[in-house]
Amino acid sequence: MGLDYDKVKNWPQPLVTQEYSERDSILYALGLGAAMSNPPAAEDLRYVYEGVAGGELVALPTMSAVLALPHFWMQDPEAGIDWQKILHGEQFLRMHAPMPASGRVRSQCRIEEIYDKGADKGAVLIQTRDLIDDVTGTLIATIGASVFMRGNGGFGGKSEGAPKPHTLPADRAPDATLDLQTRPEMAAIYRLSGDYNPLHVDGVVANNAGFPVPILHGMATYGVAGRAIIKLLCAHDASRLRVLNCRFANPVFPGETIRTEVWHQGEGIAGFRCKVVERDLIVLNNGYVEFSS
Ligand SMILES: CCCCCCC[C@@H](O)CC(=O)SCCNC(=O)CCNC(=O)[C@H](O)C(C)(C)COP(=O)(O)OP(=O)(O)OC[C@H]1O[C@@H](n2cnc3c(N)ncnc32)[C@H](O)[C@@H]1OP(=O)(O)O
Repeated sequence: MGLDYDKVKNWPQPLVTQEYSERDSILYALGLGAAMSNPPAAEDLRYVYEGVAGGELVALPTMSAVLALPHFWMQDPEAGIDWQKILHGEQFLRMHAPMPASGRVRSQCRIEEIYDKGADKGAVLIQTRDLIDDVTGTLIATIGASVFMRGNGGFGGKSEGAPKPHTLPADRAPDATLDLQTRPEMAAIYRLSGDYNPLHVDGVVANNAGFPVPILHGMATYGVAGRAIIKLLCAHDASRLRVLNCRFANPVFPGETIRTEVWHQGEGIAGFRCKVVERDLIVLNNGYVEFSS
């Protein structure tokens, strides 16, 4: 299917405002497998328990990427997007301020560009948005994503110019690794944070999309990676995470173990990737992290 570049590039994007509570922040963390032991590990308790001793509930920074999202406009037949074939290609996040555990936020998407990777590959749409605290006006995060539209390549657009994937060291083993288990019901919990795509819960829809069972949301895998990075590089302090970018390489099935591997690449800079241990398969690649000390 071709693509009407001007129509999609200029698709009207609404200003979205969302109120959220501590309960939403806890649900988001549970959807990423925080608190999978009884009692929850001390460093995870702050994400799931509002009464945590000596502190207050902390929202995971990656939650900024799921708040104040517009309605899934790519499903609109007028857009001419073969939406059943789209995949989340990349995620970019820059935190400007700690994520409040409750509040009201606003955001408006910008379609930055659409690249044509050819009729046999697809089109890559890059979008960006700022997440702003609607009460104080504070800029919390800048969030970007690339959407890989497998059915819309060959529309005659430019191929070059998309952000280059970060290069990981090929000549040395990772400096640190961490395995985090996911649970079979994790996608069913994660979807309550706002992505209701049936692909992640309905076996028939998953079969029709070519998968044996429902897959984990790409953004849930990303959130698990974020948890691992905060443990490995930020001494469990979520407010130290500044940037978390990566490419989605393969889907994860709920229940699998996600191994995050990190390489130090400078002061406050690291590269990372994630593998599914059971299938020895890279699921997130070209990861790039900035963190403060
Ligand atoms: C916020 C809005 C989100 C909206 C999404 C909503 C849907 C969600 O609900 C559903 C999901 O969550 S899907 C789950 C998460 N995503 C995935 O699992 C995708 C996994 N990746 C793939 O399948 C392939 O990498 C694939 C198919 C992406 C690419 O593989 P190939 O076709 O083999 O591509 P390749 O030949 O390697 O490269 C062709 C050109 O594309 C660029 N590229 C490759 N992988 C990319 C990726 N992941 N993201 C962006 N660009 C990518 C390459 O650089 C190459 O370009 P160039 O020729 O210029 O170098």
